[in-house]
Amino acid sequence: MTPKVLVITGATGTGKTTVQHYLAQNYPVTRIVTHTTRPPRKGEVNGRDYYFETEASFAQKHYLESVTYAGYHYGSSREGIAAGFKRAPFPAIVLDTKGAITYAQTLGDQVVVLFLTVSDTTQLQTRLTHRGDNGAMVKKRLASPEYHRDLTMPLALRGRAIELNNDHWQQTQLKLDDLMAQLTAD
Ligand SMILES: Nc1ncnc2c1ncn2[C@@H]1O[C@H](COP(=O)(O)OP(=O)(O)OP(=O)(O)O)[C@@H](O)[C@H]1O
Ligand SMILES: Nc1nc2c(ncn2[C@@H]2O[C@H](COP(=O)(O)O)[C@@H](O)[C@H]2O)c(=O)[nH]1
Repeated sequence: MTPKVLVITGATGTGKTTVQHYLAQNYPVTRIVTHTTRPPRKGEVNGRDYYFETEASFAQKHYLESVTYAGYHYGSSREGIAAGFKRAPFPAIVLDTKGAITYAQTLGDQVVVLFLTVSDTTQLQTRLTHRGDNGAMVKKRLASPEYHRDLTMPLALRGRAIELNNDHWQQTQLKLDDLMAQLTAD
């Protein structure tokens, strides 16, 4: 078994966090928690879902990469990845596509990138609303350039990322099971 960082990327609502949780519950996968200045959603817990930061505390950290997404800052650290590798052979991190490109370029073949899609993008708004997101936040997010950018696999990830359609959760689980069978056999 060759340890790898699992980078899960794609547009908002495609199911990145759902995939990360499924993998962590069923495989030797550990979740990497990243940092953000976004306010917590209902039910989100500091240190479990994110390290929730102020603008000032965010700026004090050292990041492998950091981005602005729909008006908030997000960042991940080398220390987080190193700590993840100590816990399990497959640390999994959820990133926007800009972060995913940085990981693929910086960590090379230590990284497996999953790019999630849905066939009908109107479903994304429905999913965010069902998740309980604040209506104004959903509107702002769907109007953001980052949302539109992340709907399509970036050129830099083509031929590099594994595209995974997540229209149907049962089918997605089977595809993830196949992927993990391959990764744990390597
Ligand atoms: N295949 C699916 N069918 C229907 N709903 C799904 C499916 N996969 C995930 N969901 C639901 O869609 C919502 C968004 O999923 P999730 O939070 O995993 O997305 P995400 O890509 O991490 O979003 P974001 O980038 O906004 O954080 C959740 O309520 C989740 O339960
Ligand atoms: N490049 C990075 N992207 C990150 C990081 N942590 C989360 N994300 C991505 O941001 C958007 C918005 O996340 P949300 O939780 O507010 O819905 C989403 O695409 C995440 O994948 C990070 O450290 N770096």
